[in-house]
Amino acid sequence: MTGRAPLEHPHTGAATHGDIPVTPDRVRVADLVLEVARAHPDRVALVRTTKRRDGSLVHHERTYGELSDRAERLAAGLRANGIREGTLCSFMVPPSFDALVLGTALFRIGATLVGIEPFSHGLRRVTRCLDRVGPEVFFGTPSAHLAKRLFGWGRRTVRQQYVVDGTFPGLETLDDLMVDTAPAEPTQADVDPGDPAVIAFTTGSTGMPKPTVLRQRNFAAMIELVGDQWSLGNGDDVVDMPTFPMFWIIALSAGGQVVVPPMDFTMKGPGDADPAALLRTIEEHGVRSMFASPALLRNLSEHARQGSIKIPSVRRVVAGGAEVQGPLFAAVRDMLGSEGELYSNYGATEALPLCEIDGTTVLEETWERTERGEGLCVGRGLPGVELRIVPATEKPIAGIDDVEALPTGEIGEVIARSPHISEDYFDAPGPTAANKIAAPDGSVWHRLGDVGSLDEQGRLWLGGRRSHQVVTPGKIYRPLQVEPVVATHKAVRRAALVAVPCMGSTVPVVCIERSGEDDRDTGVITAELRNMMGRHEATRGLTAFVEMRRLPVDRRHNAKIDRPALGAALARRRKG
Ligand SMILES: Nc1ncnc2c1ncn2[C@@H]1O[C@H](COP(=O)(O)OP(=O)(O)OP(=O)(O)O)[C@@H](O)[C@H]1O
Repeated sequence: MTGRAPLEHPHTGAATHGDIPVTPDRVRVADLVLEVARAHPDRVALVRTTKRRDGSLVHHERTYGELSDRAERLAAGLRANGIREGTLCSFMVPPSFDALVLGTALFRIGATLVGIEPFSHGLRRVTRCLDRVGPEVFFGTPSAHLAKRLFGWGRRTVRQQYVVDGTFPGLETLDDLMVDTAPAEPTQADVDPGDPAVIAFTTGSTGMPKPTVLRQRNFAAMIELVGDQWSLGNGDDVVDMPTFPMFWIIALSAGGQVVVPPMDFTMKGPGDADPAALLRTIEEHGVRSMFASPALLRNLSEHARQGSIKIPSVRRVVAGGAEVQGPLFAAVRDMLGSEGELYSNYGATEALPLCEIDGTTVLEETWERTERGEGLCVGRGLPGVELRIVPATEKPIAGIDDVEALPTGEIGEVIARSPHISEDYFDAPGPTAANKIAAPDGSVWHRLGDVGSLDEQGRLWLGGRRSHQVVTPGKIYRPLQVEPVVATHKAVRRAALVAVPCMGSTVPVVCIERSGEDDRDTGVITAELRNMMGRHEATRGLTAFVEMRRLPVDRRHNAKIDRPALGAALARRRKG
């Protein structure tokens, strides 16, 4: 940590509060917002950009003064209504000014935010997810409330509900909850570092989404790690456009500006966002940093290429949530200025982020190896992150001393330990046992569910999800060692390696989506692909290719292919 003045670098702001340690172990966003509001009340906290019918953009600015005042009034009102430390609050509000007000107020009182994205997770799955956690309070937009009624979300446990960003018949709004004036000094939440701050659901690529518990100490460490790693700057320098719910917390915690672009966070996937409006938002606000899924970046960079648009203000683009391909690094680089760079951050809902790699390294060194079947390099562990490779197993691993770390270069299961990683799942001993490993000092290792190896430089090379490997009698094929090789063929846009059960054994099949750049016959392409497979150790022996119009992807990132479902569908097709 640096010794910058607290207000200029709010992560170190804890030093000004005698009793709070320099590395915070509790979420401090409400204090940070209040500090900025007191010193710079007119500093812009949020700019929300909306699109008019004629296509022009309107920008709505809100200041730290307004944000802090509303958040503190709301926090007092929440307490008056019995919402307090540890109250489970379903937070179904996409980024907006009131989302920031509500989030800040909930952190102020030490409530637990239960985050689930209805569109990403699927409207019916939300019912089961919420039933598992049992929130007592439900905050949602009017459309979230409509869906809540239709699908019976939280019917068993929700006893208070409020509408945010609009109105809904019979429900109170945040304004109704707020007290008239903010208290001179806010009541500090009586929370311990081990109390849950956020419960967030995983994407569900390998089954039902899991309710990840991020305790006060985990979430505070995550904010600090990201703030330092992304080195967004401080105060006015920070103009961050998060395109993922909840990521507004990063810019706010740095005392900067959150730019909310005109995109539908609730009903559409990131790949469907309007690229022209997003690029103009970036230009008009001088956005300096952004987090985006690879699908959104593909969309933006393609539009920028077609219109010869550049976004030189952007210094740092972080992509994550799913794998980032070499061509995307090149395409994003083309739309950035000379000081801009795209970084891939590898992590999971439970562990965000763990590793980072920059575009220059990918393009100059690692991608070429990825295309030769060596796997996907996602870089070194971030400061404080310990990475280890252990023998892959489907079984639980009780203690870290029960497994041996594999040597450099050997492939196995990826595990990680760091203060920001979630230690367990909510009321779910099964998933906790399956995904966590206890260490003798009481800390916890997280099993990412991925396989990979570490190189001599400590960089992680991923082979893909453990459960997406195709295990044949003689060999194990891994998605991220196979698919990039297949995708080097001009006729292939994307490829997916799947296991197809066939007469008691498993056959590896590669599904391909055509690129449109080579319209020769499937038979010719397949023959060429078979020939290519023989050139690399990781792909040798692959002979079955199936052409598909479109490979199905998850809704949250528009990038993750459900390979097991695809394999099962192919098996059914074969039988039928
Ligand atoms: N930058 C990245 N490069 C490659 N893969 C990534 C990257 N970021 C995330 N991933 C993949 O996404 C996984 C984490 O995703 P997430 O936490 O959203 O849930 P999920 O694993 O997809 O779903 P579930 O845990 O419910 O099955 C990682 O384990 C990894 O496989």
